[in-house]
Formats: sequence, structure tokens, C-alpha cells
Amino acid sequence: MASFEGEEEEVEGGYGSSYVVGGSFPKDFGYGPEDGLDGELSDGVPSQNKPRILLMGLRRSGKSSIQKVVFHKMSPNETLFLESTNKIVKEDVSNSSFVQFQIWDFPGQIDFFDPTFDSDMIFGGCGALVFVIDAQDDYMEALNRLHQTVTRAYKVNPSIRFEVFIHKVDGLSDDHKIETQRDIHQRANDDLLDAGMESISLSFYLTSIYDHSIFEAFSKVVQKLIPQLPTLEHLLNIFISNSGIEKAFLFDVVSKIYIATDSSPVDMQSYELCCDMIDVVIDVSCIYGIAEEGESSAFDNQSSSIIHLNNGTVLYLREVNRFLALVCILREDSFDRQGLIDYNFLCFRNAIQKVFEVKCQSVGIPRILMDPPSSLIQSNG
Ligand SMILES: Nc1nc2c(ncn2[C@@H]2O[C@H](COP(=O)(O)OP(=O)(O)OP(=O)(O)O)[C@@H](O)[C@H]2O)c(=O)[nH]1
Repeated sequence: MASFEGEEEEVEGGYGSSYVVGGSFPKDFGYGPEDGLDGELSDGVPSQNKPRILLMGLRRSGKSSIQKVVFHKMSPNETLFLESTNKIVKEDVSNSSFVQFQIWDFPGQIDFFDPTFDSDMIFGGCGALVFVIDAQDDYMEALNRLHQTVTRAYKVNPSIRFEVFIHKVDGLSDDHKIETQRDIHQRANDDLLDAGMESISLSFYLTSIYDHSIFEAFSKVVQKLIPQLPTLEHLLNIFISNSGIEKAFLFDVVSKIYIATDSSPVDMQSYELCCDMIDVVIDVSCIYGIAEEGESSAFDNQSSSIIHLNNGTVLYLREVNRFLALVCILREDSFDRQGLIDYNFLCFRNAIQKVFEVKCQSVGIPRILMDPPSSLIQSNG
């Protein structure tokens, strides 16, 4: 890396109160106490309209670890010391990220037919149910529990998306991973077929907290819950094709989940590179940023960073709003026209703001804004 062009200008609502300088990423990195006031997050979106996700699975399958690694920036090794939970534990991860997230940690012995188990309340307002299966363990009991859970949830709320994380695959060889996925997929779908519930559709992901697969899987889960996704992708396509950019991700900064990308295929390495860039920018901002009075960090929605790699690639990061950052990968020669990229980014940012304004105006009724920003300047190279 040859240069870092850091954060600037006014501080408009920093990133929360507690962070560890010098760590790989500030722990408990939040957006500040004002978020969530009056049930509304600071992007103006009422919190009840944010995607809500339940995380379920047998004991020790890795639910708490996933939540801690993705949303609290815990290092994977530290999860070894997490204590098991003996009762249903509900945790909100709602005020620190674009993603409204609830974890229901269900011990194996919970009885769905217990009258005190309020499935209407639990499954009613839920967008996605992530079921975690420990791939390093015997998964027959987990498959039974998966079947019970999805059939019960589907009866209450047929619009829930069911996502199955075949987790802890870091311990498996590549062949074993594929075979495990095939076997779980087959058995779970056969069980649904036998029960006459073939209308339930399950999606499967191979995940581990020891690499980026858990972030990638969560990105896919969250993207399915964002009604504006086609618009965001469309805007990203217009932006990159007019700016000579190869790949662009729109990131939720706190969780490093990408909520949208352009329509070219995602390769894991590019995604990891962009995640690492976010870490670097946050760390440098926390260490060297000058916070204004009352603010704990100088990293804000005016921040930007450009990193030149020694293989002729440039990484370009700009804050879109307090939740979202755009991270792009481009070739060094395309970066000769930086003015054009900067200008096009401003048009892109305005368009994104309009998309979310429309969302706020039409609470509960997702409308899609398809107008491309007419003022984008075309790149000739
Ligand atoms: N190898 C490996 N171990 C993992 C992974 N994710 C979690 N673990 C380990 O699995 C163990 C159980 O993780 P927890 O997060 O406590 O599991 P849980 O599902 O929340 O468990 P309960 O609280 O009992 O419901 C911990 O020792 C974690 O370190 C993973 O991706 N790979």
C-alpha cells in the first residue's frame, strides 16, 4: 500500500462510544446513543421496518459465536470461551447497524407445543429464519429440529425466508463439505416432501466464523430482505460503467455485510479485500482522526480513503451515509480520472438518499425508484 488519503471535514454524528484503538476493529462499534430514539434509526427509517432475522439451532451449533463475530467484532478464537445459554435468550442487534437483527437462542429441549411458546409473536414479524447446523457433529437431531422449526414457522408466517447455515465447515475437507451439503440438502427436502410441505423453500450456505464465509452468507440473507435491492444494483451498475470501476460493494459498515453489489459475479477475494479496507479505514480514523467536542471518533459520513496496491489496483472507499460505505476496486489507469469518479459518486450518493427517502415516505409499502441519476458523466476509457 503506497498511500492513505484520510478522513476530512466536519464530524456529523460519530460512530459511537466505545472502541479499542489499535485492535483489528473497534469492539462494540456503534453509531451512538441517538440511534433508536423514538423507534427510529438515524437514517430516518423506522426500526420496525428494518429486516428482522431470527437465529436458531441446537445447542453449541455456533449461534452466539456467529452473532458475536459478525455484529460485535469478536475475534473467532475468543468464541471458544462463550458460555452456553440454558434458556431462550433474545438479543437485539438493532441500534448499531443497518441490519435490524434479533437472535433467539433456542436450547434443544424447547417444546414448540408448549402453550407458553408464543409462535405468533416469534415468527409473525420475522423476515428470515437462519437455522444453524453444526457440520462437525452428527446432524440428525439438528435436521429433526430444523423440520419442526420451519413447518411451525411457515404455518404462522409463510413469507419467512428459511436459510440453513451448514456451519463450522472449517474442520472439513473440500470433498467432505460438498458431500455434507448434498446430504443435508437432500434429507431436509425429503422430510418436507414427506410431510406435504414442499412449498417451503430452504437455502443452504457453507459457513465458518474463521473466514469470510459467514459474512458472505449473512450478506445474501440480508439482501433478500431489502426491497430496494434491484434499484441499488441498478444504480451501482450505472455508477461503475460510467466511472471505469471493476467492482463496487455497498457495505453496512458496522457488520461488513454488503447489502448490494453490481451485477458482475462476486469473487471471495475481492470481497475480503474490501472488508479489510473497511477495517483499515476505521482503525486509522480511530487512531488519527480528530474528533470534535462530544464525539468519540472522527470517522463519519464525510470520510473517504484511497489505497493503491502494488499490483496496479486501487481501492476507493466513500461514506454514503452513517450506515453505508461504497467500496470499489479499479485499475490504476482508470483512476487517472479521479475527478470524474468523485463527481459520479456524488450523483450516486444523491440517488441512494432518494431511494431511502422514498422508503421512509411509504412506510411499509416498498416503492422502487428506477430513475438513474441523469447527471452521471460518462467515462471514455
Ligand atoms: N471450528 C469452529 N468452531 C466454531 C464455529 N462457530 C462456533 N464455533 C465454536 O462452537 C462452540 C459453541 O459456540 P456457541 O456460539 O456458544 O454456540 P451456541 O449455538 O450459541 O450455543 P448455546 O448458547 O448453547 O445455544 C464454541 O466453542 C465456538 O468457538 C466455526 O465456524 N468453526
